[in-house]
Amino acid sequence: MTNFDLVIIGTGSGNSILDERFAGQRVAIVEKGTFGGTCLNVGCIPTKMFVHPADLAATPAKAARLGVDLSLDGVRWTEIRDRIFGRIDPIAAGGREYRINHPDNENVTVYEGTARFTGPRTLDVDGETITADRMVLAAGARPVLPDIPGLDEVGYHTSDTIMRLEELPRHLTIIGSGFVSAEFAHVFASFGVEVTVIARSGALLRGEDSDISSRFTQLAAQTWDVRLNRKVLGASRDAAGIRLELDGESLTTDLVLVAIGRTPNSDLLNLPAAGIEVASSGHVVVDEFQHTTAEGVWALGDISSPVELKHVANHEARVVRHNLLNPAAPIAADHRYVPHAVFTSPQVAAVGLTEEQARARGVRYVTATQDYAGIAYGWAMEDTTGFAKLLADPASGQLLGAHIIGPQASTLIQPLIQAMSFGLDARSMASGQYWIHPAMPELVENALLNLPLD
Ligand SMILES: Cc1cc2nc3c(=O)[nH]c(=O)nc-3n(C[C@H](O)[C@H](O)[C@H](O)COP(=O)(O)OP(=O)(O)OC[C@H]3O[C@@H](n4cnc5c(N)ncnc54)[C@H](O)[C@@H]3O)c2cc1C
Ligand SMILES: NC(=O)c1ccc[n+]([C@@H]2O[C@H](COP(=O)([O-])OP(=O)(O)OC[C@H]3O[C@@H](n4cnc5c(N)ncnc54)[C@H](O)[C@@H]3O)[C@@H](O)[C@H]2O)c1
Repeated sequence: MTNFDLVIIGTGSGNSILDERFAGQRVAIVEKGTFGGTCLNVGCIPTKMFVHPADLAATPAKAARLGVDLSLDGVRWTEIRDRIFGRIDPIAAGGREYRINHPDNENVTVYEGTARFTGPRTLDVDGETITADRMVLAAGARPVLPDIPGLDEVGYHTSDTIMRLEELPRHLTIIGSGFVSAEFAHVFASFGVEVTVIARSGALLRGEDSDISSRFTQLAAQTWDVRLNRKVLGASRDAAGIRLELDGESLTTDLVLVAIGRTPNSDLLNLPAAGIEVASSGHVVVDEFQHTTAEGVWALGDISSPVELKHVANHEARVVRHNLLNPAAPIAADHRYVPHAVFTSPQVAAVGLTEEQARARGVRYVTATQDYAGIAYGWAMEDTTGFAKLLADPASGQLLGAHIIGPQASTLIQPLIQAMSFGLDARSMASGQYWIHPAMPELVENALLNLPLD
Protein backbone atom coordinates (compact mmCIF):
# COMPACT_ATOMS: atom_id res chain seq x y z
CA MET A 1 0.00 0.00 0.00
CA THR A 2 1.36 3.44 -0.97
CA ASN A 3 0.20 6.67 0.62
CA PHE A 4 0.17 10.00 -1.24
CA ASP A 5 -0.57 13.57 -0.22
CA LEU A 6 -2.88 13.90 -3.21
CA VAL A 7 -4.46 11.51 -5.72
CA ILE A 8 -6.27 12.73 -8.84
CA ILE A 9 -8.49 10.33 -10.79
CA GLY A 10 -8.69 11.30 -14.46
CA THR A 11 -6.32 13.19 -16.76
CA GLY A 12 -8.81 15.46 -18.54
CA SER A 13 -9.25 18.69 -16.61
CA GLY A 14 -7.89 16.86 -13.56
CA ASN A 15 -4.43 16.85 -15.12
CA SER A 16 -4.42 20.65 -15.30
CA ILE A 17 -4.56 20.99 -11.51
CA LEU A 18 -0.91 20.15 -11.01
CA ASP A 19 1.67 22.91 -11.27
CA GLU A 20 4.92 23.83 -9.54
CA ARG A 21 3.05 24.74 -6.35
CA PHE A 22 2.46 21.01 -5.78
CA ALA A 23 6.19 20.22 -6.07
CA GLY A 24 6.49 19.57 -2.34
CA GLN A 25 3.66 17.04 -2.32
CA ARG A 26 3.66 13.36 -3.24
CA VAL A 27 1.02 13.14 -5.95
CA ALA A 28 -0.51 10.27 -7.90
CA ILE A 29 -2.65 10.61 -11.00
CA VAL A 30 -4.70 7.66 -12.23
CA GLU A 31 -5.89 7.20 -15.81
CA LYS A 32 -7.65 4.19 -17.30
CA GLY A 33 -7.88 5.47 -20.87
CA THR A 34 -6.04 7.85 -23.15
CA PHE A 35 -4.07 10.60 -21.42
CA GLY A 36 -5.81 13.98 -21.77
CA GLY A 37 -9.40 12.80 -21.44
CA THR A 38 -12.49 13.46 -23.54
CA CYS A 39 -12.05 17.01 -24.82
CA LEU A 40 -8.62 16.45 -26.30
CA ASN A 41 -9.05 12.92 -27.62
CA VAL A 42 -12.71 12.36 -28.51
CA GLY A 43 -14.53 15.60 -27.74
CA CYS A 44 -14.24 19.35 -28.31
CA ILE A 45 -10.92 19.43 -30.14
CA PRO A 46 -11.24 16.72 -32.81
CA THR A 47 -14.92 17.53 -33.45
CA LYS A 48 -14.11 21.16 -34.13
CA MET A 49 -11.19 20.07 -36.30
CA PHE A 50 -13.75 18.17 -38.39
CA VAL A 51 -16.25 21.06 -38.30
CA HIS A 52 -13.81 23.47 -39.91
CA PRO A 53 -13.24 21.41 -43.10
CA ALA A 54 -16.97 20.62 -43.07
CA ASP A 55 -17.70 24.35 -43.14
CA LEU A 56 -15.35 24.65 -46.11
CA ALA A 57 -16.97 21.72 -47.89
CA ALA A 58 -20.41 23.28 -47.36
CA THR A 59 -19.38 26.64 -48.82
CA PRO A 60 -19.96 25.94 -52.55
CA ALA A 61 -23.61 25.13 -51.91
CA LYS A 62 -24.08 28.58 -50.33
CA ALA A 63 -21.91 30.65 -52.65
CA ALA A 64 -23.82 30.32 -55.94
CA ARG A 65 -26.69 32.38 -54.53
CA LEU A 66 -24.28 35.32 -54.28
CA GLY A 67 -22.93 34.83 -57.80
CA VAL A 68 -19.79 32.91 -56.88
CA ASP A 69 -19.65 29.52 -58.54
CA LEU A 70 -17.56 27.06 -56.56
CA SER A 71 -17.56 23.32 -56.78
CA LEU A 72 -16.64 20.70 -54.26
CA ASP A 73 -14.30 18.33 -56.05
CA GLY A 74 -13.92 15.88 -53.23
CA VAL A 75 -13.40 15.20 -49.55
CA ARG A 76 -10.32 13.15 -48.72
CA TRP A 77 -11.72 11.61 -45.53
CA THR A 78 -8.74 9.48 -44.57
CA GLU A 79 -6.39 12.44 -45.08
CA ILE A 80 -8.61 14.72 -43.00
CA ARG A 81 -8.89 12.07 -40.28
CA ASP A 82 -5.18 11.33 -40.24
CA ARG A 83 -4.21 15.00 -40.26
CA ILE A 84 -6.49 15.62 -37.27
CA PHE A 85 -5.37 12.67 -35.20
CA GLY A 86 -1.81 13.11 -36.43
CA ARG A 87 -1.90 16.39 -34.51
CA ILE A 88 -3.94 15.25 -31.51
CA ASP A 89 -2.41 11.87 -30.69
CA PRO A 90 1.10 13.28 -30.16
CA ILE A 91 -0.31 15.85 -27.73
CA ALA A 92 -1.91 13.08 -25.68
CA ALA A 93 1.31 11.05 -25.84
CA GLY A 94 3.37 14.13 -24.96
CA GLY A 95 1.18 14.91 -21.94
CA ARG A 96 1.61 11.35 -20.69
CA GLU A 97 5.37 11.40 -21.28
CA TYR A 98 5.66 14.75 -19.46
CA ARG A 99 3.92 13.45 -16.35
CA ILE A 100 5.80 10.15 -16.33
CA ASN A 101 9.34 11.19 -17.23
CA HIS A 102 9.88 14.94 -17.05
CA PRO A 103 11.93 16.25 -14.08
CA ASP A 104 9.10 18.74 -13.34
CA ASN A 105 7.08 15.70 -12.28
CA GLU A 106 9.53 13.94 -9.98
CA ASN A 107 6.90 14.12 -7.24
CA VAL A 108 4.18 12.64 -9.50
CA THR A 109 3.41 8.95 -9.98
CA VAL A 110 1.20 8.02 -12.94
CA TYR A 111 -0.95 4.93 -12.52
CA GLU A 112 -2.26 3.62 -15.81
CA GLY A 113 -5.22 1.61 -14.61
CA THR A 114 -8.76 1.74 -13.31
CA ALA A 115 -9.34 3.28 -9.90
CA ARG A 116 -12.05 1.93 -7.60
CA PHE A 117 -12.67 2.86 -3.98
CA THR A 118 -12.37 0.18 -1.32
CA GLY A 119 -12.74 2.59 1.63
CA PRO A 120 -12.46 6.27 2.55
CA ARG A 121 -9.63 7.80 0.46
CA THR A 122 -8.48 4.27 -0.35
CA LEU A 123 -8.32 3.04 -3.94
CA ASP A 124 -7.68 -0.20 -5.69
CA VAL A 125 -5.89 0.41 -8.99
CA ASP A 126 -5.77 -2.88 -10.87
CA GLY A 127 -4.79 -4.82 -7.75
CA GLU A 128 -2.59 -2.19 -6.09
CA THR A 129 -3.87 -0.25 -3.08
CA ILE A 130 -3.18 3.46 -2.84
CA THR A 131 -4.34 5.90 -0.19
CA ALA A 132 -4.15 9.67 0.06
CA ASP A 133 -4.79 12.51 2.49
CA ARG A 134 -6.70 14.33 -0.24
CA MET A 135 -8.32 13.15 -3.47
CA VAL A 136 -9.85 14.72 -6.56
CA LEU A 137 -12.47 12.94 -8.66
CA ALA A 138 -12.16 14.09 -12.28
CA ALA A 139 -13.26 10.85 -13.92
CA GLY A 140 -15.66 12.41 -16.44
CA ALA A 141 -18.58 10.80 -18.25
CA ARG A 142 -19.20 8.38 -21.11
CA PRO A 143 -21.79 8.02 -23.85
CA VAL A 144 -25.15 6.59 -22.82
CA LEU A 145 -25.69 3.32 -24.66
CA PRO A 146 -29.17 2.54 -25.96
CA ASP A 147 -31.33 -0.40 -25.11
CA ILE A 148 -32.57 -1.17 -28.63
CA PRO A 149 -33.20 -4.82 -29.50
CA GLY A 150 -30.72 -6.00 -32.16
CA LEU A 151 -28.53 -2.88 -32.14
CA ASP A 152 -25.61 -4.52 -30.31
CA GLU A 153 -25.62 -7.30 -32.91
CA VAL A 154 -25.63 -4.99 -35.96
CA GLY A 155 -23.11 -2.65 -34.35
CA TYR A 156 -23.09 1.11 -33.88
CA HIS A 157 -20.78 4.03 -33.19
CA THR A 158 -20.64 6.65 -30.47
CA SER A 159 -18.69 9.92 -30.48
CA ASP A 160 -15.77 7.87 -29.10
CA THR A 161 -15.37 5.90 -32.34
CA ILE A 162 -17.09 7.69 -35.24
CA MET A 163 -14.21 10.07 -35.94
CA ARG A 164 -11.81 7.23 -36.72
CA LEU A 165 -13.91 5.55 -39.45
CA GLU A 166 -11.96 3.85 -42.23
CA GLU A 167 -14.21 5.35 -44.89
CA LEU A 168 -17.22 7.58 -45.18
CA PRO A 169 -20.52 5.71 -45.27
CA ARG A 170 -23.03 6.44 -48.00
CA HIS A 171 -25.78 6.88 -45.43
CA LEU A 172 -25.50 7.66 -41.71
CA THR A 173 -28.35 7.54 -39.21
CA ILE A 174 -27.96 9.44 -35.96
CA ILE A 175 -30.12 8.47 -33.01
CA GLY A 176 -30.53 11.53 -30.75
CA SER A 177 -30.91 15.20 -31.45
CA GLY A 178 -28.68 17.13 -29.06
CA PHE A 179 -25.19 18.64 -29.35
CA VAL A 180 -23.34 15.59 -30.64
CA SER A 181 -26.03 14.78 -33.19
CA ALA A 182 -26.16 18.35 -34.56
CA GLU A 183 -22.39 18.65 -34.89
CA PHE A 184 -21.80 15.26 -36.54
CA ALA A 185 -24.83 15.63 -38.83
CA HIS A 186 -23.26 18.85 -40.11
CA VAL A 187 -19.81 17.27 -40.52
CA PHE A 188 -20.95 14.16 -42.35
CA ALA A 189 -23.63 15.85 -44.47
CA SER A 190 -21.10 18.48 -45.58
CA PHE A 191 -18.74 15.68 -46.57
CA GLY A 192 -21.43 14.26 -48.87
CA VAL A 193 -22.94 11.60 -46.61
CA GLU A 194 -26.73 11.29 -46.60
CA VAL A 195 -27.73 11.89 -43.00
CA THR A 196 -30.90 10.89 -41.17
CA VAL A 197 -31.49 12.28 -37.68
CA ILE A 198 -33.98 10.53 -35.44
CA ALA A 199 -35.40 12.63 -32.60
CA ARG A 200 -37.71 11.20 -29.99
CA SER A 201 -39.23 14.64 -29.39
CA GLY A 202 -40.71 17.21 -31.78
CA ALA A 203 -37.60 19.36 -32.22
CA LEU A 204 -33.84 19.19 -32.56
CA LEU A 205 -31.67 20.90 -29.90
CA ARG A 206 -34.76 21.05 -27.73
CA GLY A 207 -32.77 22.28 -24.73
CA GLU A 208 -32.41 25.63 -26.49
CA ASP A 209 -34.91 28.48 -26.30
CA SER A 210 -37.90 27.19 -28.29
CA ASP A 211 -37.61 29.95 -30.94
CA ILE A 212 -34.01 28.86 -31.60
CA SER A 213 -34.81 25.17 -31.47
CA SER A 214 -37.73 25.46 -33.89
CA ARG A 215 -35.73 27.59 -36.34
CA PHE A 216 -32.86 25.12 -36.18
CA THR A 217 -35.20 22.16 -36.71
CA GLN A 218 -36.79 23.85 -39.71
CA LEU A 219 -33.38 24.62 -41.29
CA ALA A 220 -31.92 21.20 -40.50
CA ALA A 221 -34.84 19.51 -42.25
CA GLN A 222 -33.81 21.28 -45.47
CA THR A 223 -30.41 19.54 -45.40
CA TRP A 224 -30.83 16.33 -43.45
CA ASP A 225 -33.59 13.74 -43.37
CA VAL A 226 -35.06 14.69 -39.98
CA ARG A 227 -37.52 12.29 -38.36
CA LEU A 228 -39.23 13.84 -35.35
CA ASN A 229 -41.25 12.09 -32.61
CA ARG A 230 -39.79 8.72 -33.53
CA LYS A 231 -38.59 5.89 -31.35
CA VAL A 232 -36.18 3.24 -32.62
CA LEU A 233 -37.78 -0.07 -31.73
CA GLY A 234 -35.34 -2.54 -33.21
CA ALA A 235 -32.37 -3.10 -35.51
CA SER A 236 -31.40 -5.91 -37.83
CA ARG A 237 -29.08 -6.45 -40.76
CA ASP A 238 -30.09 -7.50 -44.26
CA ALA A 239 -28.43 -7.42 -47.69
CA ALA A 240 -29.09 -3.68 -48.07
CA GLY A 241 -27.51 -2.70 -44.76
CA ILE A 242 -28.75 -1.97 -41.25
CA ARG A 243 -32.52 -1.87 -40.95
CA LEU A 244 -33.97 0.28 -38.17
CA GLU A 245 -37.57 -0.18 -37.13
CA LEU A 246 -39.15 3.08 -36.09
CA ASP A 247 -42.68 3.35 -34.83
CA GLY A 248 -44.73 3.23 -38.00
CA GLU A 249 -41.88 2.98 -40.52
CA SER A 250 -38.43 1.55 -41.15
CA LEU A 251 -35.27 2.78 -42.78
CA THR A 252 -32.10 1.24 -44.14
CA THR A 253 -28.74 2.74 -43.39
CA ASP A 254 -25.02 1.95 -43.60
CA LEU A 255 -23.95 3.19 -40.19
CA VAL A 256 -25.58 4.19 -36.90
CA LEU A 257 -24.29 6.87 -34.54
CA VAL A 258 -25.82 6.88 -31.08
CA ALA A 259 -25.86 10.36 -29.51
CA ILE A 260 -28.35 10.23 -26.66
CA GLY A 261 -26.38 11.93 -23.91
CA ARG A 262 -23.56 11.15 -21.52
CA THR A 263 -23.61 9.54 -18.09
CA PRO A 264 -21.14 10.31 -15.28
CA ASN A 265 -18.50 7.65 -14.56
CA SER A 266 -19.41 7.74 -10.85
CA ASP A 267 -20.98 4.26 -11.03
CA LEU A 268 -17.60 2.70 -11.87
CA LEU A 269 -15.81 4.03 -8.78
CA ASN A 270 -17.66 2.25 -5.92
CA LEU A 271 -18.24 5.62 -4.28
CA PRO A 272 -20.44 4.33 -1.42
CA ALA A 273 -17.33 2.62 -0.01
CA ALA A 274 -15.75 6.06 0.31
CA GLY A 275 -18.81 7.81 1.79
CA ILE A 276 -19.19 9.96 -1.33
CA GLU A 277 -22.79 10.85 -2.08
CA VAL A 278 -24.10 10.59 -5.64
CA ALA A 279 -27.29 12.30 -6.92
CA SER A 280 -29.98 10.32 -8.73
CA SER A 281 -28.61 11.72 -12.02
CA GLY A 282 -25.31 9.93 -11.29
CA HIS A 283 -23.46 13.17 -10.59
CA VAL A 284 -21.21 13.30 -7.53
CA VAL A 285 -22.70 15.74 -5.03
CA VAL A 286 -20.44 18.75 -4.38
CA ASP A 287 -20.80 21.98 -2.45
CA GLU A 288 -19.91 25.42 -3.83
CA PHE A 289 -16.22 24.71 -3.14
CA GLN A 290 -16.38 21.52 -5.30
CA HIS A 291 -15.96 19.50 -2.09
CA THR A 292 -17.80 16.15 -1.95
CA THR A 293 -19.61 14.74 1.06
CA ALA A 294 -16.42 12.87 2.08
CA GLU A 295 -13.70 14.66 4.04
CA GLY A 296 -10.71 15.59 1.87
CA VAL A 297 -12.34 14.63 -1.45
CA TRP A 298 -13.17 17.13 -4.21
CA ALA A 299 -14.81 16.56 -7.61
CA LEU A 300 -14.94 18.50 -10.85
CA GLY A 301 -16.09 18.34 -14.43
CA ASP A 302 -18.51 15.90 -16.01
CA ILE A 303 -18.52 13.53 -13.03
CA SER A 304 -20.13 16.15 -10.82
CA SER A 305 -21.52 18.82 -13.13
CA PRO A 306 -24.87 18.56 -14.91
CA VAL A 307 -23.43 21.02 -17.44
CA GLU A 308 -20.99 18.81 -19.28
CA LEU A 309 -18.73 21.38 -20.93
CA LYS A 310 -14.98 21.79 -21.00
CA HIS A 311 -15.00 25.43 -19.91
CA VAL A 312 -16.98 24.36 -16.83
CA ALA A 313 -14.57 21.50 -16.07
CA ASN A 314 -11.61 23.87 -16.48
CA HIS A 315 -13.17 26.51 -14.22
CA GLU A 316 -13.88 23.89 -11.57
CA ALA A 317 -10.33 22.54 -11.86
CA ARG A 318 -9.00 26.04 -11.10
CA VAL A 319 -11.34 26.26 -8.09
CA VAL A 320 -10.22 22.86 -6.80
CA ARG A 321 -6.55 23.76 -7.31
CA HIS A 322 -7.01 26.97 -5.30
CA ASN A 323 -8.84 25.12 -2.55
CA LEU A 324 -6.19 22.41 -2.33
CA LEU A 325 -3.48 25.06 -2.06
CA ASN A 326 -5.43 27.40 0.24
CA PRO A 327 -7.51 25.23 2.59
CA ALA A 328 -8.05 28.11 5.01
CA ALA A 329 -9.42 30.45 2.31
CA PRO A 330 -11.42 28.38 -0.15
CA ILE A 331 -13.18 29.96 -3.14
CA ALA A 332 -16.56 29.00 -4.59
CA ALA A 333 -17.20 27.97 -8.19
CA ASP A 334 -19.14 30.50 -10.25
CA HIS A 335 -21.89 28.77 -12.21
CA ARG A 336 -24.06 31.84 -12.77
CA TYR A 337 -23.66 32.43 -16.50
CA VAL A 338 -22.38 29.30 -18.21
CA PRO A 339 -22.57 29.70 -21.98
CA HIS A 340 -22.52 27.03 -24.66
CA ALA A 341 -22.24 26.85 -28.42
CA VAL A 342 -23.21 24.13 -30.87
CA PHE A 343 -20.81 24.05 -33.80
CA THR A 344 -23.29 22.92 -36.39
CA SER A 345 -24.86 24.76 -39.32
CA PRO A 346 -26.05 27.33 -38.58
CA GLN A 347 -24.14 27.78 -35.34
CA VAL A 348 -26.14 28.13 -32.14
CA ALA A 349 -24.94 29.82 -28.95
CA ALA A 350 -26.62 30.73 -25.70
CA VAL A 351 -26.16 31.94 -22.14
CA GLY A 352 -28.61 32.36 -19.30
CA LEU A 353 -32.34 31.70 -19.25
CA THR A 354 -34.47 30.54 -22.14
CA GLU A 355 -37.87 32.20 -22.37
CA GLU A 356 -39.47 28.97 -21.14
CA GLN A 357 -37.23 28.99 -18.06
CA ALA A 358 -37.91 32.67 -17.36
CA ARG A 359 -41.64 32.03 -17.57
CA ALA A 360 -41.41 28.95 -15.34
CA ARG A 361 -39.44 30.91 -12.74
CA GLY A 362 -42.00 33.65 -12.72
CA VAL A 363 -39.40 36.39 -13.23
CA ARG A 364 -40.46 39.63 -14.92
CA TYR A 365 -38.85 39.81 -18.34
CA VAL A 366 -39.04 41.40 -21.77
CA THR A 367 -37.61 39.98 -24.98
CA ALA A 368 -36.24 41.40 -28.20
CA THR A 369 -35.01 39.79 -31.38
CA GLN A 370 -32.79 41.05 -34.13
CA ASP A 371 -32.45 39.34 -37.52
CA TYR A 372 -29.04 39.16 -39.18
CA ALA A 373 -30.82 40.46 -42.27
CA GLY A 374 -31.50 43.71 -40.46
CA ILE A 375 -27.87 44.61 -39.78
CA ALA A 376 -25.52 45.72 -42.51
CA TYR A 377 -23.17 42.74 -42.53
CA GLY A 378 -25.95 40.16 -42.33
CA TRP A 379 -27.80 42.03 -45.10
CA ALA A 380 -24.64 41.96 -47.23
CA MET A 381 -24.40 38.21 -46.64
CA GLU A 382 -28.08 37.91 -47.54
CA ASP A 383 -28.64 35.83 -44.45
CA THR A 384 -32.37 35.26 -44.13
CA THR A 385 -32.57 32.81 -41.25
CA GLY A 386 -30.29 33.93 -38.39
CA PHE A 387 -31.33 36.00 -35.40
CA ALA A 388 -30.44 36.97 -31.87
CA LYS A 389 -32.95 36.85 -29.04
CA LEU A 390 -32.42 38.57 -25.70
CA LEU A 391 -34.28 38.45 -22.41
CA ALA A 392 -33.87 41.24 -19.88
CA ASP A 393 -35.30 42.56 -16.65
CA PRO A 394 -37.37 45.53 -17.86
CA ALA A 395 -36.74 47.55 -14.69
CA SER A 396 -32.97 47.21 -14.34
CA GLY A 397 -32.07 46.34 -17.94
CA GLN A 398 -29.96 43.43 -16.66
CA LEU A 399 -29.75 40.67 -19.23
CA LEU A 400 -31.36 37.38 -18.22
CA GLY A 401 -30.59 35.34 -21.33
CA ALA A 402 -29.09 35.59 -24.79
CA HIS A 403 -29.59 33.21 -27.72
CA ILE A 404 -28.12 33.42 -31.21
CA ILE A 405 -28.56 31.24 -34.27
CA GLY A 406 -26.53 32.13 -37.35
CA PRO A 407 -23.00 32.78 -38.62
CA GLN A 408 -20.36 33.25 -35.90
CA ALA A 409 -22.93 32.79 -33.13
CA SER A 410 -20.26 31.28 -30.85
CA THR A 411 -18.20 34.49 -31.12
CA LEU A 412 -21.04 37.01 -31.18
CA ILE A 413 -22.38 35.75 -27.84
CA GLN A 414 -19.21 36.65 -25.92
CA PRO A 415 -19.94 40.37 -25.20
CA LEU A 416 -23.34 39.31 -23.86
CA ILE A 417 -21.69 36.77 -21.52
CA GLN A 418 -19.38 39.55 -20.39
CA ALA A 419 -22.28 41.94 -19.76
CA MET A 420 -24.15 39.35 -17.71
CA SER A 421 -21.07 38.32 -15.75
CA PHE A 422 -20.15 41.87 -14.82
CA GLY A 423 -23.67 43.22 -14.37
CA LEU A 424 -23.63 45.65 -17.29
CA ASP A 425 -27.20 46.69 -18.13
CA ALA A 426 -28.53 46.53 -21.69
CA ARG A 427 -28.93 50.28 -22.14
CA SER A 428 -25.39 51.14 -21.02
CA MET A 429 -23.98 48.30 -23.05
CA ALA A 430 -25.75 49.41 -26.24
CA SER A 431 -25.17 53.13 -25.94
CA GLY A 432 -22.02 53.50 -23.86
CA GLN A 433 -19.54 52.21 -26.44
CA TYR A 434 -18.80 52.30 -30.16
CA TRP A 435 -19.85 49.32 -32.27
CA ILE A 436 -17.77 48.86 -35.41
CA HIS A 437 -19.81 49.53 -38.53
CA PRO A 438 -20.62 47.50 -40.55
CA ALA A 439 -19.47 44.55 -38.47
CA MET A 440 -21.39 41.54 -37.24
CA PRO A 441 -21.58 42.64 -33.56
CA GLU A 442 -24.12 45.24 -34.67
CA LEU A 443 -26.48 42.25 -34.34
CA VAL A 444 -25.92 42.43 -30.58
CA GLU A 445 -26.12 46.24 -30.47
CA ASN A 446 -29.48 46.27 -32.27
CA ALA A 447 -30.92 43.41 -30.25
CA LEU A 448 -30.04 45.38 -27.09
CA LEU A 449 -31.62 48.56 -28.48
CA ASN A 450 -34.77 46.63 -29.38
CA LEU A 451 -35.43 45.62 -25.76
CA PRO A 452 -38.64 47.33 -24.56
CA LEU A 453 -37.25 48.32 -21.17
CA ASP A 454 -39.35 50.33 -18.69
C1 LIG B 1 -18.13 14.69 -29.09
C2 LIG B 1 -17.99 15.71 -27.99
C3 LIG B 1 -17.77 17.03 -28.31
C4 LIG B 1 -17.65 17.98 -27.30
N1 LIG B 1 -17.47 19.28 -27.65
C5 LIG B 1 -17.38 20.22 -26.68
C6 LIG B 1 -17.19 21.58 -27.02
O1 LIG B 1 -17.11 21.97 -28.19
N2 LIG B 1 -17.09 22.50 -26.02
C7 LIG B 1 -17.19 22.12 -24.70
O2 LIG B 1 -17.11 22.99 -23.82
N3 LIG B 1 -17.36 20.82 -24.34
C8 LIG B 1 -17.45 19.87 -25.30
N4 LIG B 1 -17.62 18.56 -24.95
C9 LIG B 1 -17.68 18.21 -23.51
C10 LIG B 1 -16.27 18.11 -22.90
O3 LIG B 1 -15.48 17.26 -23.69
C11 LIG B 1 -16.34 17.59 -21.48
O4 LIG B 1 -17.23 18.39 -20.72
C12 LIG B 1 -14.99 17.61 -20.77
O5 LIG B 1 -14.02 16.97 -21.55
C13 LIG B 1 -15.08 16.96 -19.39
O6 LIG B 1 -13.81 16.95 -18.79
P1 LIG B 1 -13.53 16.08 -17.47
O7 LIG B 1 -12.15 16.43 -17.05
O8 LIG B 1 -14.64 16.24 -16.52
O9 LIG B 1 -13.61 14.57 -17.95
P2 LIG B 1 -12.74 13.78 -19.05
O10 LIG B 1 -12.00 14.67 -19.95
O11 LIG B 1 -13.69 12.80 -19.64
O12 LIG B 1 -11.64 13.02 -18.17
C14 LIG B 1 -11.98 11.95 -17.35
C15 LIG B 1 -10.86 10.93 -17.43
O13 LIG B 1 -11.00 10.03 -16.35
C16 LIG B 1 -10.67 8.74 -16.79
N5 LIG B 1 -11.33 7.79 -15.88
C17 LIG B 1 -12.66 7.57 -15.77
N6 LIG B 1 -12.90 6.65 -14.81
C18 LIG B 1 -11.69 6.30 -14.33
C19 LIG B 1 -11.28 5.37 -13.34
N7 LIG B 1 -12.17 4.67 -12.62
N8 LIG B 1 -9.96 5.24 -13.11
C20 LIG B 1 -9.05 5.96 -13.81
N9 LIG B 1 -9.39 6.85 -14.77
C21 LIG B 1 -10.70 7.01 -15.00
C22 LIG B 1 -11.17 8.69 -18.22
O14 LIG B 1 -10.50 7.70 -18.97
C23 LIG B 1 -10.87 10.10 -18.71
O15 LIG B 1 -9.64 10.19 -19.36
C24 LIG B 1 -17.74 17.58 -25.93
C25 LIG B 1 -17.94 16.24 -25.60
C26 LIG B 1 -18.06 15.31 -26.62
C27 LIG B 1 -18.29 13.88 -26.24
N1 LIG C 1 -20.29 22.14 -28.62
C1 LIG C 1 -20.33 21.61 -27.40
O1 LIG C 1 -20.14 22.29 -26.39
C2 LIG C 1 -20.61 20.15 -27.24
C3 LIG C 1 -20.59 19.30 -28.32
C4 LIG C 1 -20.87 17.95 -28.12
C5 LIG C 1 -21.16 17.50 -26.84
N2 LIG C 1 -21.17 18.38 -25.81
C6 LIG C 1 -21.51 17.91 -24.44
O2 LIG C 1 -21.73 16.52 -24.43
C7 LIG C 1 -23.04 16.26 -23.94
C8 LIG C 1 -23.58 15.04 -24.60
O3 LIG C 1 -24.00 15.32 -25.93
P1 LIG C 1 -25.22 14.53 -26.56
O4 LIG C 1 -25.59 15.14 -27.82
O5 LIG C 1 -24.93 13.08 -26.49
O6 LIG C 1 -26.33 14.77 -25.44
P2 LIG C 1 -27.49 15.87 -25.33
O7 LIG C 1 -27.96 15.80 -23.94
O8 LIG C 1 -27.08 17.17 -25.90
O9 LIG C 1 -28.62 15.31 -26.31
C9 LIG C 1 -29.10 14.01 -26.16
C10 LIG C 1 -30.33 13.85 -27.02
O10 LIG C 1 -30.72 12.49 -27.03
C11 LIG C 1 -32.10 12.39 -26.71
N3 LIG C 1 -32.29 11.10 -26.04
C12 LIG C 1 -31.99 10.78 -24.77
N4 LIG C 1 -32.25 9.49 -24.55
C13 LIG C 1 -32.74 8.99 -25.70
C14 LIG C 1 -33.19 7.70 -26.11
N5 LIG C 1 -33.20 6.67 -25.26
N6 LIG C 1 -33.59 7.55 -27.39
C15 LIG C 1 -33.57 8.58 -28.26
N7 LIG C 1 -33.16 9.82 -27.92
C16 LIG C 1 -32.75 10.01 -26.67
C17 LIG C 1 -32.40 13.59 -25.86
O11 LIG C 1 -33.75 13.92 -25.91
C18 LIG C 1 -31.51 14.64 -26.52
O12 LIG C 1 -32.14 15.22 -27.62
C19 LIG C 1 -23.82 17.53 -24.24
O13 LIG C 1 -24.92 17.67 -23.41
C20 LIG C 1 -22.79 18.59 -24.00
O14 LIG C 1 -22.74 18.89 -22.62
C21 LIG C 1 -20.90 19.68 -25.98
